[in-house]
Order: sequence, then structure tokens, then C-alpha cells
Amino acid sequence: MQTADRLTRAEGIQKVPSPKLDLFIRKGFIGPDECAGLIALIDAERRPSTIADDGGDALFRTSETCDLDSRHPAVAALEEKIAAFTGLDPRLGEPVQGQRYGEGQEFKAHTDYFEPNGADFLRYCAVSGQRTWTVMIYLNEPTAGGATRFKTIGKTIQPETGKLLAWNNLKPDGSVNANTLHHGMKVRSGTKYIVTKWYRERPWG
Ligand SMILES: O=C(O)CCC(=O)C(=O)O
Ligand SMILES: [Fe+2]
Repeated sequence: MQTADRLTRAEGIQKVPSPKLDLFIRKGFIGPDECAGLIALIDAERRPSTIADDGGDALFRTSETCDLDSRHPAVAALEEKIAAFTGLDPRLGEPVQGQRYGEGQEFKAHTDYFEPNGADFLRYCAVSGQRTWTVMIYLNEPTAGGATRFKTIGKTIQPETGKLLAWNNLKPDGSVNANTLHHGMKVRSGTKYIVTKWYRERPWG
């Protein structure tokens, strides 16, 4: 079954009503203890985030990032849970990444796919192809700010501990979907932690 059909039928799922993209929300996908364990791993490993193309804006993505090692039991358990829920083939997935945003940090409006005609396309996509689905989980709730805003459909999603978002970055014909534009908005107070997992057209490697 296609991922979107599977998610549409999944327990506890909310499909954002828009013809412009497939975007799903599942509250409480993981519990507070699992979230706390992942936050500890992120805090141990974090480094400044990078970006394929910031368009000359050094403040485009100001968060910190880390790759989470799937040999760690907490990460392995998360990977299994995501695979069982989405049906996405784990071989197509990039390693899970953790992100941490302190006060004033954000990831400005962007798409997760690589620009098909951009300078970096071959560099990032030659082996594994374009990004397909994004799966993202909020691990906590900052005191203020830090929502994820999908501008073109006017939908803002608030961070909630354990809440999962999943969307398809491509249209049904396989071309990139510009309506997936989204902004990890500035944390105004407190700290925000998330994990993200991106999938590709072909096996990762
Ligand atoms: O922090 C967010 O809400 C969005 C994160 C994001 O878009 C990304 O990591 O690609
Ligand atoms: Fe993103």
C-alpha cells in the first residue's frame, strides 16, 4: 500500500485537509520517556546545523544537529516504530537526525527536497535520489515559539511532546512539491528538540 493510504488509515492519525500536499499528524507517537532518552543523546552529540544552500543567509538555519546512531537501543527502537507505522522501507531512510533550537534559533522557510536544477543536486542526490517523505517528531514543548508553519496552506503546527508529522515532498507524478514549503519558527522561550528522518527514492548509502 502507498504510504499516504497507509497513514490515512492509521490509528490516531489526523490528515491535514489540503489538496496541495499529503501532511499527517499523529499525537503521542512516542512517550515522554522515549523523548527524554533521545534528548539526552542529542545533547551529548550536538554541533551547529548545516544546510545545502542557504542562499547567502548565514542565519537561515541556526539550530544544532546530530546524527543519531542506529546501534543505540533508543534509536533502533525509534527506527522500528517509524517503519512499522509508515511502512516506509528502512533501507531508503537517511540516518535519524536530532535537532536542537535554543532561544532565538530557527530554520527559515525551506523545502526538504533538493532543487532539481540546483548546483548541489548531483552532489546530494546522485546515489540515493531525491528526498521523498519527511518524518519528524517533536521531543518536547518550548515555553514559547518553535511551531512549524506550512506557509502555502496556512497551517501552523505546535510542538507537543511525542507528536509526529509526516509529509510527502513529491507530487503523485514524482516531481517536487513546492507546497511543502515550511518554516521551523523561532523559539521565543525555552528549548526545542526534534528528530527528523528523510527518505530517498533509492537505498541510502
Ligand atoms: O523545526 C521544525 O519545526 C522544522 C524542521 C525542519 O523543517 C527540518 O529539519 O527539515
Ligand atoms: Fe524541513
